Amino acid sequence: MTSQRPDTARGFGPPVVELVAADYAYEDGPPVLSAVSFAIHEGRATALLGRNGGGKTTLLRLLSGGLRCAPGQLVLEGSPVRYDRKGLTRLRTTVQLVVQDPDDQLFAASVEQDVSFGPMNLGLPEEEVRARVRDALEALDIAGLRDRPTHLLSYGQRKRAAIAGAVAMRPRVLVLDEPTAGLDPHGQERLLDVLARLRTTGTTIVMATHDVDLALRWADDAAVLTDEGLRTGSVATLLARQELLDAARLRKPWSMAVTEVLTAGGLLPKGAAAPRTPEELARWAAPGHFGPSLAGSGQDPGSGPGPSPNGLPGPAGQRLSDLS
Ligand SMILES: Nc1ncnc2c1ncn2[C@@H]1O[C@H](COP(=O)(O)OP(=O)(O)OP(=O)(O)O)[C@@H](O)[C@H]1O
Repeated sequence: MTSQRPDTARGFGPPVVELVAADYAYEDGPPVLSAVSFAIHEGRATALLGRNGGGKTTLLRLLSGGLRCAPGQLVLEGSPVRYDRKGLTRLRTTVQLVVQDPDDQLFAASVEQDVSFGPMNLGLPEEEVRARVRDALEALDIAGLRDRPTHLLSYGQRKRAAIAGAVAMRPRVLVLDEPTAGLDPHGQERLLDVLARLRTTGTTIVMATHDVDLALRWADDAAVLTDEGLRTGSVATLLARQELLDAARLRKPWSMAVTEVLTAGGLLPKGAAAPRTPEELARWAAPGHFGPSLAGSGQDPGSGPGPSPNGLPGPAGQRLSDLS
């Protein structure tokens, strides 16, 4: 697997953290990643996508220092990471990984003890630790669970407690391995709200996910792992590339698929961008956004083919509701 140099031509500043030409193989195993480069830029939300067993978790562990690439380099704020105590502490105060299974992360008796572990380990004053724990629990909406034994939490609550532990480290980059997996729809929405709030405070977020709809909705950038390497770019651009989706065993986001059908049917102008969020969909379908066609032209749908009354190609008078 090889990778292009990350796209630095998109006007971003230097990456906060960057893997450069990284190889990784587990002991006695085949190569999982070969010459993969992955740059994380300040303030961006990046979705990491790829097939099961494709190497996403491995890549996130390399990025956060839990694994060490060989050959290759992990570069933090312009300097190669040193894998000694001082170097790893510096890395972990900047980049925090939350693993997929919260039971692999939580180990203390209570939520408060678990969330305070990282800041205490940094040797911070008690008052600072307390403030960080309070802020992290509030950010994750679990202040009410502060004294709860971690083994009595629900799966969704354990996920939140695990993320709170990472947030309490106040990292610039939060790396989440499939954070929405196993959450019910309400839990997923709550988590996305939490991530949106974290982004407003300047946190850069990388999320591995199999959910292409979530990726299109949430991310600015995508990084797609295939056997050919890692492709990076804007999420809307990469998820529109069918050959890349096929190589990564992904499907097209539903809104892109619907947009393609509507465009092919002449109901949308060529090149219309797919809506990425429910709010965008509502604006997109409102009268006048693309001309009147999506909301209906007011013309009798049975009036047959003819010049489109709204200036768009396609059968006159056809409505979005006609497609169902
Ligand atoms: N600790 C390990 N020891 C040996 N091989 C491992 C280990 N962890 C992962 N692998 C192997 O490395 C490859 C990549 O695994 P990885 O977990 O990084 O993929 P992934 O993209 O995160 O998969 P998924 O989407 O299923 O979570 C797989 O073939 C896996 O079996």
